[in-house]
Amino acid sequence: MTDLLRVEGIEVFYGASQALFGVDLTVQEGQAVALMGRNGMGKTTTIRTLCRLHAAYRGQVWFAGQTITTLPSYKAARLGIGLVPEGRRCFATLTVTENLIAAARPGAWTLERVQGFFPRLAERAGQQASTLSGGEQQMLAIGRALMTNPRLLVLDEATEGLAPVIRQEIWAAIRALKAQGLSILVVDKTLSELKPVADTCVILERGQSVWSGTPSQITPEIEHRYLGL
Ligand SMILES: Nc1ncnc2c1ncn2[C@@H]1O[C@H](COP(=O)(O)OP(=O)(O)OP(=O)(O)O)[C@@H](O)[C@H]1O
Repeated sequence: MTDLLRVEGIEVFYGASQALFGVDLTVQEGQAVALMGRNGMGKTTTIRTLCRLHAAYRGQVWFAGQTITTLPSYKAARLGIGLVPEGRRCFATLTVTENLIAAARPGAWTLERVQGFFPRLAERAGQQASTLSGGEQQMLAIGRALMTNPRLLVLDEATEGLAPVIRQEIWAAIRALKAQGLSILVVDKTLSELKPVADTCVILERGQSVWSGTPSQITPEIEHRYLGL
C-alpha cells in the first residue's frame, strides 16, 4: 500500500502558545485512520494544519506524493483533501441542493450519487440547511465533502452531539464509504464506535502523537491512560 497522507513532526503555535509539539501520522490509500485523544490534546489543530488552514512552524505534510506544507488551503482541497469540519459549517441560508452544488468538482461523486447515498438529502433538497436536524446537517456536511471528489475524507467529530441512533447512521455511512475504497481520517473519542471502522488509531497527548496501533491493540491500560476521563 502507498502512503496517501504523511504528517511528520508538525509543530503549531497559536500566537506565542504552542499547541502541537510533534505529530506524526500516516494514512495509506484505502485505509481508515482514527485520530484520538482527550479534549484539547490537538486533534482539531492537527486536522486544520494538514488541510492547510493553519501553518506548521516545523514538520512536513505530504499528500499524494508531494509536499503540501506551504500550499494554500484551496490548493490542498483541489489535490483531494475533503474536510468535514467540526460543527458542520454548511451555508445556513442555502438549500440542501445549493450547498451540494456549491462544493461540486468533477468526478465520480455527482449530485445524483450523493443523493442516492444519503436519500434524506434528496427528500430535503429544497429545504434551507439551517432548518435541518443535526443528523441531516451532518449528512449534508459529508455530502458536500464528497461533492469535491476527495481522495481523502477528513471528518472532525462527525457524530458529536447527535442522538445514538443518528450516530449509528453516520458510522454506517462512514463504513460504507470505506468499503467503496475511500481513504478516511476520522477524529473521534468513542473507541467502541471507531473499532469497526479504523484500521489504525493514532493517539495524541498534549500536542504529540504518543501511540499508534490497531484498535484491538488498545488495552484497557492504554484506554485509561490516554482516553479515559
Ligand atoms: N484559536 C486558538 N487560539 C489559541 N489556542 C487554541 C486555539 N485553538 C485551540 N487552541 C489550543 O490548542 C490546543 C489543542 O486544541 P485542539 O482544539 O486542537 O484540541 P482537540 O484535541 O481537537 O480538542 P477537542 O476534542 O476539545 O476539540 C488546546 O490547548 C487549545 O486550547
